[in-house]
Amino acid sequence: MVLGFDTGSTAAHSLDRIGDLIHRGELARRHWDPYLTETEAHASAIDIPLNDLGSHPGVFLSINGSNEVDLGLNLVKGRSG
Ligand SMILES: O=C(CO)[C@H](O)[C@H](O)COP(=O)(O)O
Repeated sequence: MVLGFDTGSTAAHSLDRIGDLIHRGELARRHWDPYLTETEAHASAIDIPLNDLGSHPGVFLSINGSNEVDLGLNLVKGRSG
C-alpha cells in the first residue's frame, strides 16, 4: 500500500502517529511516499522508510490538510495566503 503525505500540521501529526504505530510493531513497516521535502525530512527523522512517487503506479491514500472548512463541511484548499 502506498500512502502520500502533503506538508503541514495535518500531515505532520499523521506521520507522527504512523511512526508510533510502526515502532511499536502495530503497523507493518512499509515504504511511504512524501510529496514534499519538508515532509520527507520529517519522515526520515522519525525513521519512516520512504520511496519516491515515480516508482509507484498510484497512491492508495493521500493525507492532506484543508485550509478552510465551512458550515456544510466543505473543505477548501489553496487560500492560505
Ligand atoms: O495544503 C497544505 C500545504 O500545501 C496544507 O495541507 C494546508 O495548508 C493545511 O495545513 P495544516 O494541515 O497545517 O492545517
